[in-house]
Amino acid sequence: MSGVPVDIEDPKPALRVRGLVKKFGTRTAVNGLDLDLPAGSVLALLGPNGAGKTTTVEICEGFTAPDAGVVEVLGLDPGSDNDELRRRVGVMLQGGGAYPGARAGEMLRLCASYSAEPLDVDWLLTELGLTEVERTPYRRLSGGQQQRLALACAIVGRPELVFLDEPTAGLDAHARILVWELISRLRDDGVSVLLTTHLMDEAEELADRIVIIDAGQVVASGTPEELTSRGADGELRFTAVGDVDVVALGAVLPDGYRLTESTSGTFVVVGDVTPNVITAITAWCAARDVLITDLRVDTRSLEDVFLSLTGREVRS
Ligand SMILES: Nc1ncnc2c1ncn2[C@@H]1O[C@H](COP(=O)(O)OP(=O)(O)OP(=O)(O)O)[C@@H](O)[C@H]1O
Repeated sequence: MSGVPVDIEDPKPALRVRGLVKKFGTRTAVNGLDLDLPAGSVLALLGPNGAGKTTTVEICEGFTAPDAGVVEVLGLDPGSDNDELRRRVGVMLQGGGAYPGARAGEMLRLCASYSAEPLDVDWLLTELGLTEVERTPYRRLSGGQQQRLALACAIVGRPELVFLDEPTAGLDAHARILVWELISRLRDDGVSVLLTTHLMDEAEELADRIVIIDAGQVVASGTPEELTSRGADGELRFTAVGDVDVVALGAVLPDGYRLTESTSGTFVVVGDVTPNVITAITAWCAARDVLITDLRVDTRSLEDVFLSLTGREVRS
């Protein structure tokens, strides 16, 4: 036994952020953010427009200096250990750094040449469906092809950690699946991934942990399963034909229950769904000749969680 104390949380996290603050003039883009990305896992940052996701990622990448807080990327400071991090971290740049006249294959081979042990370029082009455009100049690529090439450039050097800011934005369904498969494979190979996304299904499909941020602060975090079950042992949804007074029906539910009309004629009760709660609702409706046409007990979707925490749709 050695006498060295062991950090039981995570001895070598890929990313650790504490109390991060970034202001742009009077606007606070990031307001005391904490993040943890255990090595070899995928963390999704989910938040509405302007939540501070890109600013956070750019600070972690070393492109933007924070006003306060601690950021450790692979145990290093992205502000001062840039040279070492550039070798070990993959960054997906949105069109940045591309020579418009350079061909897709040339660009990827150039990125590969910076690495001692790059992935096989031809294999990567095939995986991302880019083989046909290998000789196409960057400026002639479609937005989706440019996006996939940016991802290829980020990972060709076999990084330990990859930052992906909205990796599938603007991709069609087929290309999105290709990218999802590649990100899953990265994780299987032990690569750590921080991604930002607006897409609930993307976060649920790929992430080991999700951090929901709003106005530069963490409003919830956990595994997809934890987030969708938190705060509600269940959720009751029903559709009704007739006049439902939300306030009056809400009043027959026990304290702490929340009833909302999610879309016209569809209602959601958040709280512990017991037989008594179901009876109270159906009895109230029967007494007013309101016909319930559909009633089911569900766990909340990530979309519902997001809406209830931020008050907004994820694409607000
Ligand atoms: N360079 C900048 N100068 C001034 N304000 C900025 C700058 N960059 C970001 N902001 C502001 O900081 C806030 C957070 O922006 P950020 O781009 O980080 O959010 P985001 O969550 O990535 O949003 P989106 O999903 O729309 O990309 C926004 O209010 C934005 O307008």
